[in-house]
Amino acid sequence: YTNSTADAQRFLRDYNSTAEEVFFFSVSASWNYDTNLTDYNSNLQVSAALEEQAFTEAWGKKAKQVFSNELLDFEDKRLMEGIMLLGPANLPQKEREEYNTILSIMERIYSTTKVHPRPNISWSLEPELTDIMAKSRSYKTLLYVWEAWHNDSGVPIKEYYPRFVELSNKASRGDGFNDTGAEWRSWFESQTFEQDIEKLYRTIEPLYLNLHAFVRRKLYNFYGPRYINLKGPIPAHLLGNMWAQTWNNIFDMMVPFPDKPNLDVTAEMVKQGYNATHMFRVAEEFFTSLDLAEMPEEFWEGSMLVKPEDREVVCHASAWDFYNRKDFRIKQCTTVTMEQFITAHHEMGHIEYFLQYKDQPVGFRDGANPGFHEAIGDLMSLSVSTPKHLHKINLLESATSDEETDLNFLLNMALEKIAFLPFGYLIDQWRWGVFDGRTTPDKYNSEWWYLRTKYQGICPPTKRTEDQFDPGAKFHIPDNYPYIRYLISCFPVQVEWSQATSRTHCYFISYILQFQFHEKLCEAAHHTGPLHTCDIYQSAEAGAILKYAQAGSSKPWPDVLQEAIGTREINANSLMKYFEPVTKWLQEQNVKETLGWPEFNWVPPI
Ligand SMILES: C[C@H](NC(=O)O)C(=O)O
Ligand SMILES: [Zn+2]
Repeated sequence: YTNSTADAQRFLRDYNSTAEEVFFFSVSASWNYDTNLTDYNSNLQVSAALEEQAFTEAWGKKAKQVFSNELLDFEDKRLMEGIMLLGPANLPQKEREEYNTILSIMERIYSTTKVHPRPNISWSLEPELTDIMAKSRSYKTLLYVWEAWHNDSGVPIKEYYPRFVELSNKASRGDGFNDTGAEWRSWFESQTFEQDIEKLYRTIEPLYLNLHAFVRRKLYNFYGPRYINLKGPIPAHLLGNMWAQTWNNIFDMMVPFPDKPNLDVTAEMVKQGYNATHMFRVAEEFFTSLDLAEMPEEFWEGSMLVKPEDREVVCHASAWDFYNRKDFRIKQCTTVTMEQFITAHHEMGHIEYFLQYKDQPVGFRDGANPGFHEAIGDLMSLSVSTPKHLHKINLLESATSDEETDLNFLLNMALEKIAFLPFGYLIDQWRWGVFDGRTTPDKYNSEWWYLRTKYQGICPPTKRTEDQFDPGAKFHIPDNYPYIRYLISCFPVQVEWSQATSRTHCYFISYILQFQFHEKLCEAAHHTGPLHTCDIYQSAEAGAILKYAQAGSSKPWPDVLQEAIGTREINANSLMKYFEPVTKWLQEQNVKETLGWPEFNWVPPI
């Protein structure tokens, strides 16, 4: 190759066809390991990762030697820049092996951890512990399960994390970043990323504080003054979820109008004999009703939709692109619940996105922006969980949309979507601090709980020390999967007509874009009435807009946005508008409440 445009384009084509094979091989090895956690498969996965890194190194170095980017157009330049990033391939061979091995070990510890309440009983995170955290209302049982999981999964991972951070930072520095946190933030292409997020978070904080105060009062009424301090943080194990990240599982303790139809259709799904495959078939029909693609045959043949009996697997739900334009799969330890039904739509949203951009160059087979990939699936849940939709698919008796039923529905959505915001925000804040050295290993746990109390207004139900490692008890930390994407995305918005300078604005994409997108899709679906009663099911016009959005990362975000929803600007109004009825109602309920947790350091009696 010589430094000419023609050669650069030939190089990109050659890279692409080789990359498809190499990525297919390493994704397949990861799939085999994640669906059968044995030493044998771990070794194969680690060596496949080494293969991929050797490939990345060879082509990345060649690209850096030969090409200078001014020869290329916008798209080819983006592709070439991506190829020049070596990541772990910046590490010498020994350290590369160490890096891949540590990742494999941390993932295996997390996914095979079991809790033994009695000698011959063993509970996994999914389904046993997840079900108990969702359904038990016994303070002590929840405390046992919470503490056992956090100790048994987090502590063994602790010893690996400092070395992992060291190697990860060294790899990032090889690509010119100060540390891995800086590398992850660079994907959002924003000069003022952290300030933007902080500012955004402040816009929705009042909504969160009202929800938090209302929930705390309800938990106080049930668990009593011994365990709930009306001016303090809420004990983390009482919110229906192992990480207190979504609170919809305790909706039944909060229902504003209990005599209205029950919006949790889990019982009806069980009664109608739903199983995992049927849940995914119903999800598929939702997407095909929008004129989006049906799942290819390979999806049904290759996916793992239920937890196998005979082997250890990574249960955390995920969607997989095998980079051969043919194999796309979901791995989910599905149980028959409404929450899992929504998750099935979330994961299938990823598959729809993969299918949409499968013929793009490999370097563009990613969300136009990390956040958007997550938003698609969540976007669907706004329609799927409406009483109207559940009625249409015969899971809900009546679809009476009266004010009280709507309020029940909106509170349920707030327990899922609003409760999540501070959690989505704090995980990578903790990790950025770890990667840039501010949070040293001797402060891992205290910094984690400081952020958990500061943003979520929760506290550990038992004393936590630096002997434990509670961040390790959340999948995305041992799995090294960035998290802020569930919350944020940023777009370069031209502030000067001259194209030359462009500031970038950041938004709560999975929440704000989701609602603004929802508004647009509902318009296209000729919906009338309040936004929260809209269901885009069976609207091909709405589906057409979604197709625009899934242009992959080939086009700059604002263009994709402009085409899809007709604006480059995103604002928090859609989200606030969507929740307005329940925000007002919560404010009325909270007239005598203390908003926030001024008794910041309070913890419940042990
Ligand atoms: C929100 C995030 N979703 C996912 O991992 O798919 C989680 O489950 O923590
Ligand atoms: Zn996802």
